[in-house]
Amino acid sequence: MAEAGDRSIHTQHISTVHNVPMHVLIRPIPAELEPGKVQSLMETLQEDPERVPPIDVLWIKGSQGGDYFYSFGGCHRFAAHRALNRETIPAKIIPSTLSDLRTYLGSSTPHLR
Ligand SMILES: Nc1ncnc2c1ncn2[C@@H]1O[C@H](COP(=O)(O)OP(=O)(O)OP(=O)(O)O)[C@@H](O)[C@H]1O
Repeated sequence: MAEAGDRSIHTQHISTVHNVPMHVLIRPIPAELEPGKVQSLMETLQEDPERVPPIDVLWIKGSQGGDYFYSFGGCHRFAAHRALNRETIPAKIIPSTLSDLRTYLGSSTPHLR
């Protein structure tokens, strides 16, 4: 999936990679997956994990202080980690706002608390 146009500018300044628990990630857009690519990524993750870059995760603060972690791209990497039963996935955490989220979800953007 394509990343938002300005994302690469943001991630350039984020070098820390976090091992984010899979279960905290919110993925509102269903992935269209190529099974062969997922399989290939699973093999790379087992044999040479350094070749698989971290996914980008949007960190959004709710109006009452809640923390929400949204993931849009990285569909095949996410699927490969899930298929390997990994509890965490390496990710760059990008501090983001509700209006950033709105660029993905439009009028479906929830009222995060
Ligand atoms: N075996 C592999 N197959 C595909 N990509 C691999 C593999 N090993 C390492 N990579 C790297 O993993 C990343 C995969 O990113 P890519 O954009 O292709 O898929 P994705 O972001 O996981 O899924 P999508 O683009 O569908 O959301 C690339 O940086 C690629 O170089």
